[in-house]
Amino acid sequence: MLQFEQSIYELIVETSTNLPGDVRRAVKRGALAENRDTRAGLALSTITTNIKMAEDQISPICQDTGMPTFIIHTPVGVNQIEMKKGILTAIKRATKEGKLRPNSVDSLTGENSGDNLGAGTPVIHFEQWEEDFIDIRLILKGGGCENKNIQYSLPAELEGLGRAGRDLDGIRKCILHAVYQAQGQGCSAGFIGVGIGGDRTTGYELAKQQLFRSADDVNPVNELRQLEEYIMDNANKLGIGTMGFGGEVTLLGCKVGAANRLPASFFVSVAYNCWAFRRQGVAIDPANGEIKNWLYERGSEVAMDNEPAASVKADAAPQASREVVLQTPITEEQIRSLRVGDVVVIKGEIHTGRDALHKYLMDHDAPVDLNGAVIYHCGPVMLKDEEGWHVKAAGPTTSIREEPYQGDIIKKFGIRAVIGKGGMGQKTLAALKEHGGVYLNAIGGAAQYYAECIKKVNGVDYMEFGIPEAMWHLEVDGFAAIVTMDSHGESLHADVEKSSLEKLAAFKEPVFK
Ligand SMILES: O=C(O)C[C@H](O)C(=O)O
Ligand code: SF4
Repeated sequence: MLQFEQSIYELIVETSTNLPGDVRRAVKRGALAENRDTRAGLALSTITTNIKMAEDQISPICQDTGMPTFIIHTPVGVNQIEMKKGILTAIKRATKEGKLRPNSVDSLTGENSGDNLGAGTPVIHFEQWEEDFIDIRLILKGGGCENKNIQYSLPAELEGLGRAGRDLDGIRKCILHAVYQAQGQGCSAGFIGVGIGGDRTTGYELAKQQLFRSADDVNPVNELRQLEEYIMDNANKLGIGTMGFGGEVTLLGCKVGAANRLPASFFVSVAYNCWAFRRQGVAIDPANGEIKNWLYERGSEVAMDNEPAASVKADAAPQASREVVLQTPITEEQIRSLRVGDVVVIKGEIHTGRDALHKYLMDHDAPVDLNGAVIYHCGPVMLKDEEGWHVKAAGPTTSIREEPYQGDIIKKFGIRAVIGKGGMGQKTLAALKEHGGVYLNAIGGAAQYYAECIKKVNGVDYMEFGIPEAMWHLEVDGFAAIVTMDSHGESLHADVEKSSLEKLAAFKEPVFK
């Protein structure tokens, strides 16, 4: 098993940097179905560009490299203790080399272990089988889409859809509701795995197992095949679109599995995966630990279109009224002139800040002057060498988590723009109006695309929060994002949520009797 650790390292790098062929095909189908000249169409083409950039640069597709989860089948007699050691070493190496972000955080102290190892991380499931090779599959599912997983206990009363009973039609309603409640926050267009039955734990496990199925397969169980096809034919009618911008393409894949349940329980568990659906697998020779073959089509076998790098440009998008270049610090007057739909291109220094920082700033001073500043909800992948820090991946994180703090922080420090993804709520919208601020939606997961706009790392504060949570001061040029909440009380997110709820209600009548 000499080569085992190296094989796992290769699996991790491939999974993090090269989206598999079946997923690429689904993204390409989505890009074809979406109107190119809309915000959602441009978001999809930015995603396509980003997939290609990650492959070329062998860098993470998205900065959130997720909870590494390995599902392993071994022939009887293979030493699982040795395998586990090899996996941990490979994870450590991939983290050190910037292929994984340090993502393992102590839940009580908030301390980041720095190497992706810690209580419960990575997740490794072993099972024996009677084949003569080792089958290892890895999924890197990020936190933002994980937060959009949802579990229903039937019968239930669902927003827009009414009663969902303990039957196929009730399950249908749960799945449509799951897509609706995710809005753009899990970086739609997404994939869902659904587990029917089991208990609260095994239901979610079953849902996640579905994510290991090929995006192109056909469910062998007739009812489940029909359900999958129905969802694929109808979920896009909700009009949520890529990143929740509104549009034709909301869902790229739906896989459903069923397990037995207890008489008293009826769970429908849904695992939501963003478009950055990173999973791969290898068959390994137990004699020497070498990779015999890859278990999913590799990304390099399905080329993403080689179009010129897409950018969120107003001139190509009729819905976007104009493109405005803003140099930081930004004035109130500049902000008040912006409207939902405008594309803003930022030049100058911006500051990252996410969960730990927002909580901290509520009752502390900021280390730099934030008057007129831009805060970027981002936890980047960073590497340090003799010359200093380098940004390896830097897309936005889900902004709604900062909703309890954001409005107060904007007013306390005089912040003018917040960049993130998925939108924010009423409290932030009110603060944007009162103080004169905007919310800018960047394309979630496009971590290579945005890393390229970051020209220099000017400094960092609060390294004790860990790399993703630290406050990075970044010099950017050409950083484009769309105004989705403005200082006049308008919010694209509120509009899409409202219209998609109305559309959801059209699916109230029974389909599977
Ligand atoms: O943690 C991150 O960087 C992003 C996260 O996966 C998210 O979608 O919010
Ligand atoms: S930022 Fe978006 S693409 Fe990246 S892991 Fe989170 S949900 Fe997925």
